[in-house]
Amino acid sequence: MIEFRSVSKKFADGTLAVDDFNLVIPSRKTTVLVGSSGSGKTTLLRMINRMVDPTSGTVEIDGESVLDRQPVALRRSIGYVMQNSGLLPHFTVVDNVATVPVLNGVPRKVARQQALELLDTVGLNRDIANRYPSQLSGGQQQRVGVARGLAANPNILLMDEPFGAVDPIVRAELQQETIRLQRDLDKTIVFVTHDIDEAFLLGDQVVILEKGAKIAQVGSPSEIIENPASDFVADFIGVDKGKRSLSIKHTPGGPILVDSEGRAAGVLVDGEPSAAAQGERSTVA
Ligand SMILES: Nc1ncnc2c1ncn2[C@@H]1O[C@H](COP(=O)(O)OP(=O)(O)OP(=O)(O)O)[C@@H](O)[C@H]1O
Repeated sequence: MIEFRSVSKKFADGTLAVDDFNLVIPSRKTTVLVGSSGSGKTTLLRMINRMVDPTSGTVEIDGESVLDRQPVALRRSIGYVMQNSGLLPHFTVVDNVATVPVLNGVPRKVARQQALELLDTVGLNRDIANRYPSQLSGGQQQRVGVARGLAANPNILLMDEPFGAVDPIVRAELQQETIRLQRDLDKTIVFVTHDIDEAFLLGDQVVILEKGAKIAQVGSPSEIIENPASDFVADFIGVDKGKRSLSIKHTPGGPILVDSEGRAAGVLVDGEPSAAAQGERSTVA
């Protein structure tokens, strides 16, 4: 469990990025911090691994303040995946993934073998192991970034807009991969995005932030969609624009769900499916 207790961060130029922030992040779940640019998401994430220290308040991991931990050792024990992958350009893929374990004292040969296994874990072919990052697609680079984040087998994985720079199709693949990884590896994931759809897709717990990291609402996706806490939240998640309203359209093939634009969103499972639809039930996409 990660806990923020009355955490504030004022930068040297006077910017109050985080103002008295309190949050419990449960273990082995995905918590998504979502908010517009400048709301303080990255600052919050970086306070977990001491890339940024708070001006006041504490961040605790399993009851121990991170301020009592040595920053470099702490950073190496927590996975970190950032936008544009953050790979070292002059290192091959396998060496990029093996870097942190080697720094932690794992023999290079062992670390490289584990790195190859991690390429399998994130759905990459081992053929790319000896390529340099510039020889990979954006999606492959991000997968290598995830493999690198997992390399020290951390309990906690911090992901800062990791899929912000890839095209929508690759992004959707990487999102599904993240859901699979979380299911298989059981990590505590803290994920930053400005995309509410990504937040609802990935988050067990979603934290909607306003400027100064003020919490507008925290809850599961369904709690937030069913009961937005304020006009700000309703606007942010698109309720007021009808973006999330689905309705039933009766067709000769049976009832289907359509979105506010009239696009098919899926088949209603517990509705009143016709004989034609009964053979081919599916959930809403
Ligand atoms: N090192 C710094 N010095 C001064 N101000 C900073 C520093 N880092 C961040 N800030 C400011 O703190 C506020 C929060 O920044 P932060 O990067 O945490 O927001 P964010 O929600 O992650 O934004 P984005 O989505 O654009 O990355 C912003 O106003 C930003 O300009």
